[in-house]
Order: sequence, then structure tokens, then C-alpha cells
Amino acid sequence: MFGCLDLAGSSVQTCWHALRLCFRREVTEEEKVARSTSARIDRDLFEHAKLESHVVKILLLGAAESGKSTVVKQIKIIHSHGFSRRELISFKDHAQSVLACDWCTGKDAELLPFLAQAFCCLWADQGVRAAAARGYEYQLNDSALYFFDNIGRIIGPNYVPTETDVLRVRVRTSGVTETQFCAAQFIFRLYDVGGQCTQKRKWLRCFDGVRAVLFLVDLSRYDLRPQQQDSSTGCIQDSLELYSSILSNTVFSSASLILIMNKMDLFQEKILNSGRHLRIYVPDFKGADRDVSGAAGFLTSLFTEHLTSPAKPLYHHYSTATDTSCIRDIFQTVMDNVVKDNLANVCTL
Ligand SMILES: Nc1nc2c(ncn2[C@@H]2O[C@H](COP(=O)(O)OP(=O)(O)OP(=O)(O)O)[C@@H](O)[C@H]2O)c(=O)[nH]1
Ligand SMILES: [Mg+2]
Repeated sequence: MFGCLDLAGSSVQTCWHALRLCFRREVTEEEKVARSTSARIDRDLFEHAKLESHVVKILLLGAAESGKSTVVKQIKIIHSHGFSRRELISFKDHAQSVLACDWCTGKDAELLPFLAQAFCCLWADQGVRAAAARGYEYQLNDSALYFFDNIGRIIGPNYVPTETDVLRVRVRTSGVTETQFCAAQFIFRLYDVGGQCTQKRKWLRCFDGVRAVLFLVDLSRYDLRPQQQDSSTGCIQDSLELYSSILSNTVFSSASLILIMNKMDLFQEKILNSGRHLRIYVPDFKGADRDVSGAAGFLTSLFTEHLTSPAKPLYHHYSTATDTSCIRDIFQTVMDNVVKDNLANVCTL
């Protein structure tokens, strides 16, 4: 192939020129298209990488029903445009499902009128109200009292859920949902994953490049016992096990960790008025009965004492995720902390 060249005694520059002449040939149309496609892909990758360098990824974790999706709904209300009418209507069946069952609705999917009337009569009965108020004895849905109190509106014709209704609705997350918003010159991307055991393997694909883990704990479940085998009750024990598995996972070693001790409203009500004192369910607790902050502080310490690396900051907050102003304040602090901890890794817009 190189027979055309007599390189002996030539300078390097002359040899290089000769080589280029040897290899020069017409570039085909196909090659031109391939080159421009390749250049476009390079440009896209560069733009994508530039955009990604502004992104702060936050992963919401916690046992089932701890309130992860409720926090995400709040962020949509606070930092995005809230819910469109169409999105609100999409929650209608879920809101009514607390009151109804498959055979309670007619062809138009509206609650049958005589059942709607029956529900109203039932809810007017003081005995029924007293039984519902003790719902923690038989695991009544956390939002049931709210929907019962709003029964007249919810079963009315042309009912459209409000944002408050949407925050109260329970829809189990399956898979992973992604929510993105801009604030404080950063792009925040929240990943909400289902807390059921079957969902946990789906978490793996969200782990890459996560800057912070928001771990939610349902404080009000201190009186539930862990269930056997694969199903999670979302009780404190389940939460602790999940939490320590996250702490020991090296994937999160550089992520900020933020504990959100949630459902303070239900916790306070239970500690103050149910007679279900914390010491009965957590014998190590030696504080006074009906001391809400002492009890919450003790349960929080069960989580914070798991932390093995003192160098890693651990933030914790007490929240009621259904309260928009509470989540607004907490999330502002969370964003400040996450940005401060990751300044070296992310760029402002
Ligand atoms: N009263 C009260 N209810 C809450 C609070 N946080 C969440 N809830 C309710 O608890 C229920 C479960 O909340 P979700 O946000 O769906 O829980 P989740 O962690 O996303 O659950 P999975 O998707 O199954 O993992 C909903 O009905 C919420 O309205 C709170 O602080 N107080
Ligand atoms: Mg969810």
C-alpha cells in the first residue's frame, strides 16, 4: 500500500503531506449524512450534559402511605401551576371511593341517589361519628373523616374535586413518577416511588446522581405492629428497617439525607386523645404521657441514632403534608440545605 512512497531522507512534514495525498478521496453522500448526524448527536449530548449540570435530583423514599405523593402534590401547587380542571376531575373517582364501592355507582359512574342519601343520614348519627373518630382501632383510611365531613359536596351532582380534596385522596403509587420545577436558579427533579414492597426494586433506576433523599416517616403509626412476610404496614419498625437499608447503601453515600417526620396532626391527636400512649408500644420511651413534642423527639432519635457517619449532615423536620404552608416552609429549608451541600456539584442557571 505504501509502495507509492519513497520516504527515505524526507522530512516528517513531507511524509505527512504524502500520506494525506495517498488517502484523499471523495467523501460519499452517505458519509456526509453520517458525519452530520454524529455532529448533531455530539451537540445534543453536550446540551443535555449542560442542562443536567443544573439539575438537583431529589428522591422521596419511605414506607407505604408515609405521604410521599402528598408532598409531591404540594410541590406542584407551590412551585408549578397547581392542578388543571382536567387533572382535578381525574381524582373524582378516588375521592368518592372512600364513600362508595363498585356496586354503589350507576351507569354514569355517579353515586346512586338513595345511597348518597343513606350516607348523609349515617354521618348525621352521633354513634357513627363516635365510631369513626376511633378509626385508629381498625385502620380507617387517614382521610376518611375529612371526606365524611365533606360528604354533601362530594356526592353532589357535577362534583369537581378541590386541591384540598386532591391532597387528601389516597392513590397508591406504582412505578416511579418524576416532577420537575425551577427554583433558586436550579432545576429540581423529584422522584416519587411506590412504598409497597413490590415497588422497591423500581427504585434502583432513580439512584443515579441523586443529590438528596427525603425520607418520610408516618409518625402516627407508632401503635401498629410490623406485618409478617412481604407486606408493609408502614409502621415505625418497617420504616426503621427501610431507613437503615438506605443508610448502608453506598449509592447514597454522597447524598444529603433529610428526615420528614410526617402526619404530625394525626400523631398529636392520637397522643393527646386516644389513650394509646407511646410507652405502651415503645417500652423504651420513659417520657410523660400526652407530651407530643417529647414523644415525637423520641421517635426521631430512633432514626437519627442510626447515622454512622458524623460528617454527614442529617436534617429533620416535623410536618403535616396536607398543610400547604407547612410544606412550603419545610421545602424552602430543604432546598437551601441541598443546594448548600451540593454547591460544588451543580451549576446555577
Ligand atoms: N392527616 C394527614 N394525612 C396525610 C398526611 N400526609 C399524607 N396524608 C394522607 O395519607 C394518605 C397516603 O399518602 P400518600 O402521599 O399517597 O402516601 P405515599 O407515601 O405516596 O404512599 P405509596 O404511594 O403507597 O408509597 C393520603 O390519603 C394522604 O392524604 C398528613 O400529614 N396528615
Ligand atoms: Mg405515593
